[in-house]
Amino acid sequence: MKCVVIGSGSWGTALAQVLCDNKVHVTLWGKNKNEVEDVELHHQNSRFFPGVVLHPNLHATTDLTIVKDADVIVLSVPTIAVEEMCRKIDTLLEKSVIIVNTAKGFHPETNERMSEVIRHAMTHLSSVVSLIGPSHAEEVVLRMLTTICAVSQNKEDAICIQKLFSNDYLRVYRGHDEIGSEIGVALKNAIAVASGVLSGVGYGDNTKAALITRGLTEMIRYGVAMGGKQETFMGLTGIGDLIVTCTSKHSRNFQAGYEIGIHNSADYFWKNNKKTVEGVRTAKVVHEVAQKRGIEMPIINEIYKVLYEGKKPKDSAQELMLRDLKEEM
Ligand SMILES: NC(=O)c1ccc[n+]([C@@H]2O[C@H](COP(=O)([O-])OP(=O)(O)OC[C@H]3O[C@@H](n4cnc5c(N)ncnc54)[C@H](O)[C@@H]3O)[C@@H](O)[C@H]2O)c1
Ligand SMILES: O=P(O)(O)OC[C@H](O)CO
Repeated sequence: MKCVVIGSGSWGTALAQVLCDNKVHVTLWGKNKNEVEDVELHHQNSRFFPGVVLHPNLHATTDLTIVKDADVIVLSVPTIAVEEMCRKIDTLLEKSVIIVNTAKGFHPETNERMSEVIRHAMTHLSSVVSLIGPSHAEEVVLRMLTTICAVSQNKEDAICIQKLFSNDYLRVYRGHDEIGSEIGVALKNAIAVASGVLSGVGYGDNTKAALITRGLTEMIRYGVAMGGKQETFMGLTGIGDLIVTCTSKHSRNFQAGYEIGIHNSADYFWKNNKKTVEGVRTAKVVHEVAQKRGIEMPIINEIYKVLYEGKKPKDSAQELMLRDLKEEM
């Protein structure tokens, strides 16, 4: 089986190394010449993993025509680039492939989930499998024990991807609730921005526990309204990914929120951010959809106001605390 991983950023590099460890034929494709040369010539990706030596058999290229030979194509680019990449790849393909999506979020204009975007953009497609869950690339590249989920409508292809990626440090489960899983991993990023904001403001562990618990309630409320299954949110693509992103120093969503909290304003973030922070756009999409459909999302609404309406984080936190008193569920 031949694999190509699209995206020589942190997650693409870490996943390509997993496949090398599993002795799978894999090539990493990147548009960024510096990242590609770093991997190909020096066995490192120093922009994302300073000091880490990558698997010696990991090869990288900027030539997209390598997808022609692939059976499995793993997409590890930000959500904003997924449709464009799919269209480019599709024009090069002569046979159908399994697309493994790893991006977490929604289409920038249509608000579609990633598997929907891929199905609409590609004709040479046997199925889409989302490989998602609590997994910071910085730890996977160091082979730290991690669990994720291969979620697909196609059980056979989910099993294929599960076997391809599983090894002694990466355990891959299977799932079939595409809606619930994709919504879970997208929304957790926006909640993680809020978690960072609250830490940056100076609140402690009680606040974080409250945010994670009430954030999960919002994820379930939204996910179920969109057709997902409630129990999915108790798994790796729900609470699992929410915990790791709301609490880890590696999370770019948490880090972005932390900066906003420290400055008690989103201005600094908007002027200076160069990282992939998916939760920022997800907060906008979810806020808009929830408003239209009448889904109660108080945390998402406040993080939206902080990000897009200049509301002060401390005022947002107070707003959440002083809302009408309610039953817990
Ligand atoms: N980093 C992680 O730990 C991790 C884990 C799980 C899932 N993800 C998800 O994976 C996706 C990719 O994130 P990442 O962390 O690898 O980001 P990253 O910022 O580390 O790397 C992004 C890569 O995509 C490339 N890229 C950006 N725009 C592009 C375009 N228009 N066309 C082609 N390539 C483009 C960049 O050059 C870079 O190589 C995100 O949706 C993220 O949520 C990341
Ligand atoms: O660095 P983040 O915040 O994009 O999180 C990375 C992964 O999604 C964690 O599972």
